[in-house]
Amino acid sequence: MKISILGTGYVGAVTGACFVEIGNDVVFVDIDPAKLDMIRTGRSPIFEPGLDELLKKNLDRISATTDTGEAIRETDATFICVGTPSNLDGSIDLQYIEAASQTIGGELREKEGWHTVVMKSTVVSGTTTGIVRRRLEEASGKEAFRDFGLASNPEFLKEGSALTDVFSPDRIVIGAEDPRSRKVLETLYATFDCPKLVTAIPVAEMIKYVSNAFLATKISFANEIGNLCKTMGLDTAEVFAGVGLDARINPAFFRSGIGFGGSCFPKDVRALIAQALAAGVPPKILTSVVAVNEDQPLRLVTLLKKHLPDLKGKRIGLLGLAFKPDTDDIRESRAIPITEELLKEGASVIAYDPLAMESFGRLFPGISYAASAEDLVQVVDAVLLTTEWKEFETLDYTGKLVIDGRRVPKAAVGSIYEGVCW
Ligand SMILES: NC(=O)c1ccc[n+]([C@@H]2O[C@H](COP(=O)([O-])OP(=O)(O)OC[C@H]3O[C@@H](n4cnc5c(N)ncnc54)[C@H](O)[C@@H]3O)[C@@H](O)[C@H]2O)c1
Ligand SMILES: O=c1ccn([C@@H]2O[C@H](COP(=O)(O)OP(=O)(O)O[C@H]3O[C@H](CO)[C@@H](O)[C@H](O)[C@H]3O)[C@@H](O)[C@H]2O)c(=O)[nH]1
Repeated sequence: MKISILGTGYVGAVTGACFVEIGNDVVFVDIDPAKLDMIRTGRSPIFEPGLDELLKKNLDRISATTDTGEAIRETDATFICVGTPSNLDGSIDLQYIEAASQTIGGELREKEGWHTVVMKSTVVSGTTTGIVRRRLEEASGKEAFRDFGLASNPEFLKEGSALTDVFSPDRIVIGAEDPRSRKVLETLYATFDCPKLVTAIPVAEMIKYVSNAFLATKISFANEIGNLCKTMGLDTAEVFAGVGLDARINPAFFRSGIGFGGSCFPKDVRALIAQALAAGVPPKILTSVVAVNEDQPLRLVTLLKKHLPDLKGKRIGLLGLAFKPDTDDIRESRAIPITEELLKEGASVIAYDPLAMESFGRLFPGISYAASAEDLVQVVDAVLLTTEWKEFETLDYTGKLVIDGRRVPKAAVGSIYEGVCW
């Protein structure tokens, strides 16, 4: 199959590379020519383990262009993978989705023959059959499901393990309402050995939000219980190991700490809350999930102040800036509110991350950045562990005050050590 990918960011780059690997031809499209230049030379525009190798290996079946028209003409299906950030009130900002739909629609006007448009971006339920369908039909003068295909195929990959997640998914969700679009997606995923759920398009969209909201809820729940366990001197991880053995519960996503960051959970939970509020169903659980998540990183600073009551002029080291290990992504990283709080307290912040210092430096140009984790540990008065990078497990923390937000137990050896909720 010939596939175009509109939006060559985290999801677009990974999805496109995986579609090529399973035998398709892929045209990557983006409004940012720099990302496409990288793709053309087999380099990923984002850091994701294994992605460069996959792109290089299949370069003969990859092309890249800023011209959406060319991409639509040359392919059978277009996957929309543009960003869906938050508006100030937390609701979903559909500006990129609308612009992309408008452009695709304009190009469909000229195209003869069937073309399927697939929504891979995370959009609130009703978006694809609502505003996206309207924009496509207005701009093309054609009718969805009759003259062109329209479907939803939400993505469940995690950054840092994206390739494994895409090649070995727990399930594939296909939101399809016309037989031809359904056939396109079923053919594309024919070789995948996992449950494939075919639903109405708004159901597929909702499955994505509810999955993320539930996982975020597990984390905030673990953090709330973790905060209590800490006051009782109990090891939270041990408690959740026992809880997770119940097959109805399962052990995943119970790691307590400084909360969830990243480009998805925070914005998707906010968007679902906004949708629920707009529908007149105020969501009490989800509102608490966000509230717990906002408090959790600040608990790290509170704990630090238990040992160092006055942070003015103190050199505080931040180990980990990415929102999780194995990514360079700092979107909604918990290191951001922690840095802001430390600066408010007058601390002198020194940070280190193996991959994310450049982007963090654009956000916080005024703090210092260490050349290595070892250098940082040597010069600071206290270390805050904010991302559980593997290399932080083997550092020598002897004699240091260490406040751990991500449970790096080896940091407890030879130091004054406190875990945020253990
Ligand atoms: N990052 C993840 O782990 C992940 C996982 C699953 C789902 N999602 C969802 O996938 C979507 C994309 O997320 P992302 O993290 O890849 O975003 P991103 O910001 O990394 O990438 C989006 C890309 O789209 C490009 N773009 C914007 N408008 C365009 C247009 N009109 N035409 C062509 N390109 C355009 C941007 O330049 C950018 O390169 C979001 O809805 C997100 O919620 C993300
Ligand atoms: O037990 C846990 C698990 C995760 N986290 C934090 O939660 C955030 C998100 O982690 P993770 O889910 O591993 O990464 P993402 O790449 O954000 O992936 C989530 O968001 C994607 C975008 O929607 C979805 O596709 C994935 O299924 C979903 O896991 C990170 O800050 C983690 O540190 C915890 O605090 N405790």
